[in-house]
Amino acid sequence: MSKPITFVTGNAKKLEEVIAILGSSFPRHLIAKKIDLPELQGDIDEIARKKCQEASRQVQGPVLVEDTALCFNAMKGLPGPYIKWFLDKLGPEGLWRMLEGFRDYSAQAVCTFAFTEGENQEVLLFHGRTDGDIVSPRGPRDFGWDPCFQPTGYTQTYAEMPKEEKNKISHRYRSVDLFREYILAQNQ
Ligand SMILES: O=c1nc[nH]c2c1ncn2[C@H]1C[C@H](O)[C@@H](COP(=O)(O)OP(=O)(O)OP(=O)(O)O)O1
Ligand SMILES: [Mg+2]
Repeated sequence: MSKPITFVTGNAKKLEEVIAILGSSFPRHLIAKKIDLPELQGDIDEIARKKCQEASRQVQGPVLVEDTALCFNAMKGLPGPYIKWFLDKLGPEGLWRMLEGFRDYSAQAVCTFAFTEGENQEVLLFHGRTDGDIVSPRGPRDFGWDPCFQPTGYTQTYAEMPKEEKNKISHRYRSVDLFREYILAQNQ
């Protein structure tokens, strides 16, 4: 029997989506643990790797973490992994207004899952990306920048979409799917 995997996050909404996306057929036991891990600096992969190493040091077993970035093309990928601070101070309206002067509202939501079987073992990364536009906020305000992100080819923002629909096309869905494929292959 392989050990349970602890998904470490301080964000209840992420957890909700990960559980919904993985569904009931995931072959390993997943435990959630609420720890506010440090908000690190660096490029997206470096942050996810270090976050995973820190989580595995604290948990002492297999861990899964994820870091979410929102990258504005006009700003060469910024705020990227620093979106949390921009969102906290400016809200979804402010994110939209930030791009007014550039006239390019295109963006990419990037989710990076990082998994390790234990401290000092290899860290594996799984990326999911969804293209979209930053728009004047619409829809419920219960999850981060969802009201101002409209995926390409859709007329609704993430916030306006039914949850099941977001979970079929989202940056998080795409990365969780790769992680699931990896675990399924390991379990064959
Ligand atoms: O699908 C999403 N739709 C809208 N907003 C989102 C989404 N996913 C993350 N977010 C927000 C949360 C945080 O303001 C920032 C990412 O920062 P990030 O460090 O990855 O998340 P966090 O600190 O809330 O949780 P954690 O404890 O897992 O690090 O974007
Ligand atoms: Mg965080």
